[in-house]
Amino acid sequence: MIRTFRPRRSALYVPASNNRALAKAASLDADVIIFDLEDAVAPDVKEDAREALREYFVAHPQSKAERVVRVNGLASEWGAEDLFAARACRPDAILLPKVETPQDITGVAEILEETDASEGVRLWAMIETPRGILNADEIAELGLRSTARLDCFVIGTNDISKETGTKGRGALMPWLMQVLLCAKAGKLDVIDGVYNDFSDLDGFAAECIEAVRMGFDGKSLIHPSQIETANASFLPDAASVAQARMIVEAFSNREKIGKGVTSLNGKMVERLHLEMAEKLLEKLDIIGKK
Ligand SMILES: CC(C)(COP(=O)(O)OP(=O)(O)OC[C@H]1O[C@@H](n2cnc3c(N)ncnc32)[C@H](O)[C@@H]1OP(=O)(O)O)[C@@H](O)C(=O)NCCC(=O)NCCSC(=O)C[C@H](O)C(=O)O
Ligand SMILES: [Mg+2]
Repeated sequence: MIRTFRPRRSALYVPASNNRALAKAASLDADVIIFDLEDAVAPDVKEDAREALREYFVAHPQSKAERVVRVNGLASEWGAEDLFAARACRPDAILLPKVETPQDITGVAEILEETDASEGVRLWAMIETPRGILNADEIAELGLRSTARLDCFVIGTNDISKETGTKGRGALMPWLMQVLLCAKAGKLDVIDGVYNDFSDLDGFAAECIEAVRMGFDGKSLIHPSQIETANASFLPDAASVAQARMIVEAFSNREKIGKGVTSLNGKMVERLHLEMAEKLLEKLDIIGKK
């Protein structure tokens, strides 16, 4: 599947049952808005939330942010109606919770194939259960098949902690890195979990920096106050941009064109560094045009 880079630095959950939050969503600077029909919506207001979502998409046919609808699992009592409501909204993607097998994705992809209305709608998968983590490699392989529509993994750290009894992010690290590696092998983006204490912006900023170093493409958010920090953290920093420009410059030097390796300020740089530098500058350019 041919993928063009889309910034996914900040992915904000907006409960579809919360009218005030919905009203705010269109004005926020998040790269991704995840309209939630699942855990943030109480059972007795599921239908109201679907209706509010339909109305929202009619009122806002265009969006600067990528728009994703999180549905309840297909096996749940709300799953099928959520999926049809989400499909009718024609979002950029539908986010499936608690994905545990490749069939959880292919089954929904087949339903989307039933109508032209879902052309271009991608699938995102939440990896947030022990079985989902164990099967992440098989699931991520679908990223290499365009018919599966799979485009991105989102980590659900709250559910992982709930299912495993694990306390604190430190203990989750091996699983987070495992899922991240699987995602990359399937050429998928992968978005880190939420930081629940939205009043602690310093702690949130530290977790964003950590997520960048781990290789995540962005962070899941629960509150608008977290957007700016996530966007800044996942933006390539000034030193990396300067270094990338120097690498591109070094390889564009006439004598070095065609060379596999050269030196820059006493350090070896190879063509793979050139590729990384070009990718970083391309990302920066796309984010700048947002
Ligand atoms: C956590 C909250 C319930 C806090 O809400 P509230 O008390 O209303 O916060 P504030 O008063 O500070 O809000 C200020 C204004 O910002 C708007 N707001 C707040 N949150 C959002 C939001 N997420 N999107 C858009 N707008 C938002 C308020 O409406 C106020 O606006 P105004 O009225 O104009 O002043 C709340 O933040 C919230 O509900 N957050 C999302 C929670 C959620 O979606 N949870 C489920 C997803 S997380 C998850 O499931 C992860 C995963 O599955 C896992 O397992 O880990
Ligand atoms: Mg969850």
